[in-house]
Amino acid sequence: MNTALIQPCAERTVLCISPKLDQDTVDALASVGWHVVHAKSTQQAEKLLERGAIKVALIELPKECTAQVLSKFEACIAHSDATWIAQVWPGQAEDLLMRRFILDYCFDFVTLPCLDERLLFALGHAHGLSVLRETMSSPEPDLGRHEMIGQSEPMQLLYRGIDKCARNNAPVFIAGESGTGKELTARAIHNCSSRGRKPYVAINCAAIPPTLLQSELFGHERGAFTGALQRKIGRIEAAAEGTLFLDEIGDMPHECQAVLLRFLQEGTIERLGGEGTVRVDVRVISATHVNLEEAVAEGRFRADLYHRLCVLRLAEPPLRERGSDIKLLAEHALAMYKQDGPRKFRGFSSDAVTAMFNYDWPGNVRELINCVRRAVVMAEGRFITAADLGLPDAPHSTGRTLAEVRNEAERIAIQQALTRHAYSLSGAAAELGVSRATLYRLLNAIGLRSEPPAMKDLRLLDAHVGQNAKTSALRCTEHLSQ
Ligand SMILES: Nc1ncnc2c1ncn2[C@@H]1O[C@H](COP(=O)(O)OP(=O)(O)OP(=O)(O)O)[C@@H](O)[C@H]1O
Repeated sequence: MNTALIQPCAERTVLCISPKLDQDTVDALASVGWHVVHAKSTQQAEKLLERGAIKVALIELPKECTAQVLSKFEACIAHSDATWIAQVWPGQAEDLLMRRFILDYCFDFVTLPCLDERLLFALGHAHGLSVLRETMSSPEPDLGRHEMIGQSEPMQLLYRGIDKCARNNAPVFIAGESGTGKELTARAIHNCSSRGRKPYVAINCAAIPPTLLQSELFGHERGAFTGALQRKIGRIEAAAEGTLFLDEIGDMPHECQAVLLRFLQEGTIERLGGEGTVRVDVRVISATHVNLEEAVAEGRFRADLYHRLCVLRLAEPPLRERGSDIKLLAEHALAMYKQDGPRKFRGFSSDAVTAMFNYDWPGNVRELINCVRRAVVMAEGRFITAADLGLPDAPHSTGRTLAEVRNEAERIAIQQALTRHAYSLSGAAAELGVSRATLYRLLNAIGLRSEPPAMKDLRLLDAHVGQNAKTSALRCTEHLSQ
């Protein structure tokens, strides 16, 4: 069949990869509305698939199908968005390599010769699935803002904070655990501010040796120190009219803190070995993952510098508090790195999603992205599993039935009423709005004692009903047994 004569159309086109296509198959498929496009080789198939209109493809596995042939098919499938159906010869599906290929790359398989309802059903189903997948994967308009992914409430709060900070010129301090996106936030503030077209200069105060940090920030004149062969402009001057992002400010050495404070107060710098001062207009954004208030309290960070830097303050939410953003970010990471993997991934298995939601993510977004990136390389199936991500199994559900919750609430209410009434059955029953007999029956049913606990039990009791229980029990004068 001449592929050039049959143009793929957007609707119900099936690509058949086989050495030879019989006319009966073409006619039968055409009679139920399928356009058939034929490719004799994977190269021809790839060209047809590039046009993008083909949603379903039928691949005939040769009778003598080697691992090399299969890997050519795999490469072809991995670069297409079509849904694939394999046509196998009797007995072929028993072969381990074939089985793996079918399971990993195909939606379904049919055994040759096959021109019956089974094939039509599989094709129809595959087409429906492709359409469904297309609508699901169409780009979502608002996965986040400011080039950040996240729709959760804490992220919305952050976006609003970025907008407000961008409209102002005061120094901003960004607090947050490592890997939460502080650098992205700093960039977003700069980009949205009136300084957006001016330089944005970032410096990681923890990554530069303390002895060099000052000259790195303020620059130096020629001959300022041994090795200073020529004048060097510092990062502050480099950021003139723009924004300077001081990352890991909590690790800035004390002597450098003093010079930075002077710059923030006066708006001027002095290059090392220089004679005069230079006025520089720079907006400062700083961030750190350490607790800066604690550092101030412990004398590791100057309080006056802290107040200069923290005029405006944003808090980066930890990933574990971002709810379903975890899945959005994982999908974003998969989209970024899926080309690195040997196969075309369909997404995350449900156990992977559960494990992601149950994990604490101490390294936050950075850890999540790295985790997905590693899984893309190591995964062996078409879905990334919790094991591929290297995440611990989700803990078994600790959910309780409604009856259990109700019983527990009842037990606590009765225990508290008893202690409030110094173990007077009449008093507790009156407070709870039940008869004395009913309360007695309830006590038996839930296994509560009808007398004050012994001293040794008081500590246990505290855990349930608080300190009141202890004092009331000690004051007890009227026993239930009376
Ligand atoms: N909301 C987000 N959407 C997409 N990518 C994100 C998001 N938050 C963070 N990232 C990515 O996570 C990684 C870490 O982000 P970033 O360097 O901004 O974190 P950080 O808080 O500054 O970390 P550190 O405290 O270690 O310097 C980067 O690759 C960044 O692109």
